[in-house]
Amino acid sequence: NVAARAGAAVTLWARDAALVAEVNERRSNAKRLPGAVIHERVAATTDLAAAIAADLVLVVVPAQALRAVAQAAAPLLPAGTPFVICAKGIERGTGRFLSDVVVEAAPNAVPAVLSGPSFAADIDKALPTAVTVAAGDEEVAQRIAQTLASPTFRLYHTTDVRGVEIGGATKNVLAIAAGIVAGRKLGASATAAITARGFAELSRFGAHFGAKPQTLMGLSGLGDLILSCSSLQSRNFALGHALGEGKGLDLLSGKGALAEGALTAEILVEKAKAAGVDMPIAEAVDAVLGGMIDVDQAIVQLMARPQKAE
Ligand SMILES: NC(=O)C1=CN([C@@H]2O[C@H](COP(=O)(O)OP(=O)(O)OC[C@H]3O[C@@H](n4cnc5c(N)ncnc54)[C@H](O)[C@@H]3O)[C@@H](O)[C@H]2O)C=CC1
Ligand SMILES: O=C(CO)COP(=O)(O)O
Repeated sequence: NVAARAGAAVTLWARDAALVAEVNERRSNAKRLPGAVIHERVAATTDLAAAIAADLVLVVVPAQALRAVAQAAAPLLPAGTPFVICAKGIERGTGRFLSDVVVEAAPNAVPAVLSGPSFAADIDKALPTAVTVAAGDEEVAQRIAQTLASPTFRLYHTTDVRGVEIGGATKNVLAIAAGIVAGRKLGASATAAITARGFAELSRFGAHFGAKPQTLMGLSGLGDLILSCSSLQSRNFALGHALGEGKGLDLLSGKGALAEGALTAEILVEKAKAAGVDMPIAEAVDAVLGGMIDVDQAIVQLMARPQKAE
């Protein structure tokens, strides 16, 4: 809908023929975005080749599905087509950042990343926001920004692909921590404290992997972190909130809404440890999700850490 509002003719690929029919005939996707009206310039298809034959490809699948989709797209993709990653996560098993997954799985693609504070439901209602698009070549990033821009969707561009993808992947894990704090009713001061210390972790991790500070402090880092650490609209925050209220780990059964942070926490912590980057909040989230400690133990552990300089 964002691209169509900006004037593009959009081909939407889906695997499910019934969903394709729903989009084309009823202009809806009731399961994923109830109430949304699919723009008339969007045509759905089950034919991946038809969707890939485009000037720009937006890849909006969960992070853990990116490799499979990029591999399927690769033989169909004209060389040099921008392949815009909209997922937020780190690949489990390999520990690869998502742009590196695309480089490996679709070497003919030009990887780009679109990220920033943007709840799908808000964007669908044409509520205004601003996000960041990154590509290694500034001209490519600028072109993507121009293609997607509309009066309610403002894009900033950058060449800092790593910075943008790290912000999105990391904020999801930290949003679970903020959700736990809110669900446990620890107060607004604690929410602000965990968000700020979470940002310190995101910044340390990003800096180690070459992200630019201004990217981490921008829309795709701090901007998205603030959004996801402050709203029950965030599925990651909502998961943490439920855990904070005392609900059990069966929430992680995979049947609920996608919470990318739950899938990224372990590999994020593994990468941070291997790199010598201190990320106590992310570690606490991973330990709670893994059932190693409970929410109250996590809070006690975080508060009892040795005092240090800010
Ligand atoms: N929903 C939101 O507000 C935002 C979501 N994102 C990111 O976008 C990514 C996707 O999230 P949502 O669209 O919200 O999730 P969703 O769960 O609503 O939809 C994911 C879609 O991907 C499809 N899918 C799953 N595995 C697939 C595969 N192997 N091949 C093809 N299709 C597959 C599913 O059938 C589903 O239609 C996530 O990484 C999320 O962090 C980013 C910004 C905002
Ligand atoms: O990334 C998002 C908003 O920018 C969506 O957040 P959740 O995946 O936590 O719902």
